[in-house]
Amino acid sequence: MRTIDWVDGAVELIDQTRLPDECVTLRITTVDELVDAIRRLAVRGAPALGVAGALGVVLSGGDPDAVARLRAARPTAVNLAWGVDQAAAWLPEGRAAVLEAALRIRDEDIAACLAMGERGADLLTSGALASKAPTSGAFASEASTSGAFASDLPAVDLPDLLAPAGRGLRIMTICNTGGLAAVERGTALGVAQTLHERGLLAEVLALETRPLLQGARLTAWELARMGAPHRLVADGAGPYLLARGGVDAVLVGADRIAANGDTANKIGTYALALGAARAGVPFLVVAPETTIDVATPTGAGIEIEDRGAEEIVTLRGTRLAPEGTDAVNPAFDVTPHDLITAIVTDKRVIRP
Ligand SMILES: CSC[C@H]1O[C@H](OP(=O)(O)O)[C@H](O)[C@@H]1O
Repeated sequence: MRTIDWVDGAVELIDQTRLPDECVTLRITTVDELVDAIRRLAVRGAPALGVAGALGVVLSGGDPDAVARLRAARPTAVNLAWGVDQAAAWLPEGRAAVLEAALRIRDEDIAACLAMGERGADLLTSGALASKAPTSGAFASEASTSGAFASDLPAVDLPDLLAPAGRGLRIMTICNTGGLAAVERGTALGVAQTLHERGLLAEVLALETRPLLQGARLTAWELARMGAPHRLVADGAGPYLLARGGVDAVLVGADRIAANGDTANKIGTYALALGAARAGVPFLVVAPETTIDVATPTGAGIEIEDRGAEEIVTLRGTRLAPEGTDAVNPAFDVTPHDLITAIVTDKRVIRP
């Protein structure tokens, strides 16, 4: 199953606003239909947006205004503009060349996500991520397997934590970073999928991810299809569950990684990173190299999409707050690089 693809002269994509109730494929033939799909998150996730942007240039027929509308459909994920630019560079060579470039980007994403899954799973089970002995104290009642990633403390390699219990890894994640955020397999959830396929996944704790509930609607749907053990978590419970112990690593995606490693991701990621740092749990960002934006020096330079009050004061059309209640709705936040244990890409592991 592919989240987005080029089929018989049109873009076909799963309408993610309809999941988990129904899996509906949209057939998109114009740039404005695609812009609408991007803006309402029918197609979403940085890698998927990169492919959507590239395929959208094919639909544009070279109309510069259409290309500009496509490129600006959502500001934070660098992949959208990157995909548009990569495909648009071939416009002087004609439509066939643009389509070839877009399909290359699609295929490269498929390969990149496979590589990230392997690299991330290897990192988590190779002992390369050392963690200090479980802390004592009120929140360590549960046999905490967490521990700060630190090279200067007596380290207990992760496999040692696995061996005695003979159990897999317990992973926490936010938003949706599975195949629905890419083409076939995902990024952070792709690592969990690889761990599951290797028999090394004990559980995924997925944050529901208000306001659009990518975790509750999409990640739970994907994990159920994988047959992977998982439970849903209210967003606010994430940091507490990390403090209580029992989470081996936090895996998140990225929409834009600045040159210094500061990372923009779904709103709530920063709070999770703070909780992970406090609890001494490794916090990994998993993203393709195409999400690294060397032109943006630090996270301060990343534009954070504000999606307006409606998504906060209503839930799938039902009003939650009293009429007239306003809301603040940043769709992303920025995690400073010093809270990130490692960035796993399709080509390398970066310790920011
Ligand atoms: C691997 S997708 C990266 C990123 O995209 C998601 O945002 P959205 O659902 O608004 O497109 C989320 O931040 C994921 O972590």
